[in-house]
Amino acid sequence: MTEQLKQLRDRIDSIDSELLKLINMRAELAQQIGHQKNGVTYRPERESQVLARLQQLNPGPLTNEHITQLFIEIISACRAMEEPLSIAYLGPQGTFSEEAVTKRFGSTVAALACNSIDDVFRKVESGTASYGVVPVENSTEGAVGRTMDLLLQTSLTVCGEIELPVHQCLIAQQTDLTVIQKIYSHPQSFAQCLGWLNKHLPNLQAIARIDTASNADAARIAAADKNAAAIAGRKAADVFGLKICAKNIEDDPNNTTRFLVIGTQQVSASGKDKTSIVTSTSNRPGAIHELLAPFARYQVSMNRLESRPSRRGLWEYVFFIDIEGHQQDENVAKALEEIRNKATFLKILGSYPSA
Ligand SMILES: O=C(O)C(=O)C[C@]1(C(=O)O)C=C[C@@H](O)C=C1
Repeated sequence: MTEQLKQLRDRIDSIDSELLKLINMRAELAQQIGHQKNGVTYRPERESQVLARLQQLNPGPLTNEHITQLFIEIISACRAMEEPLSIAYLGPQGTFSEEAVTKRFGSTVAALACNSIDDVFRKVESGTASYGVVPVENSTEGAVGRTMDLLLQTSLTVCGEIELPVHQCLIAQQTDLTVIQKIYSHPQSFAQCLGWLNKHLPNLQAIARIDTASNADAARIAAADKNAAAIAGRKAADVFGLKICAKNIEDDPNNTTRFLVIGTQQVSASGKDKTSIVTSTSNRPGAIHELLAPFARYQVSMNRLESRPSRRGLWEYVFFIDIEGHQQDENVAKALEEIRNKATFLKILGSYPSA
């Protein structure tokens, strides 16, 4: 070892000793905060403020993404000193939903893989899990109907959102594409990669495309068949010991899935929030225009408007709407009050920090 290398490593060692002390001091403070709280440990609004502040302060050379990832893990460990959280998600292990859990909560949580979106809701409703993470929309494929239907029925609230860039890979036991006779994947993932499959796979006509309940299931099946491949994320390849034949095969490089965090708490304002509601109105000309007019009047921006059959009558719909701002912000509160007076139905799903 050169003298220069030794000196640099000595400096890293002394910085690490400082960091170790400081991180443990931080954990002790979080524990003290934990003792002062009655009830809810997880405070999404505070975590979002902590991360936003660090991003503003960050002098580099580490990117804001690096800093965010590091601090999510630090917060995750500090939070666990206050109370261990369990997070239900759409399993099995290796799905994008699991990645979304880690992206928001870090690694120091118990992640509970569920068989279905219904099961995620049930686990949180019954108190078996502290929170749930469910997919709600994909930038290519649109809304996840089952999540929206369950949001309409549940007593749970929306406590957060997670945006996860979805990068699909073709994975198999080996990287020789000519031996592949079958490809397994979730229908949404097939749809996201159609262009790539058509362009890059030799013998495409002879290859069977088989739908599975999840990408991770597809990877599990491909791990047991040398003539099979799966479309799934990098994580599924790791979990099932498969090789990556091609990466980033999604047709839209900005392909992103949005997930919601569901729980039982009303989240306080962070200063940069969103509110999700479900509403409906009578079926007559101009009714929707009138219903939504208060948003324009009180300068409330609408980020999303999605209709779903109400399941209460033929051709009757409910509208899922995301707006900017917290339900306690004055303009949002006034707009929602007026809408409540006009709507045949209004449910406020929750306010939460914007992703
Ligand atoms: O500020 C708090 O309420 C804390 O408990 C501390 C802390 C953190 O580590 O920064 C941990 C958990 C909460 O979700 C928010 C923040």
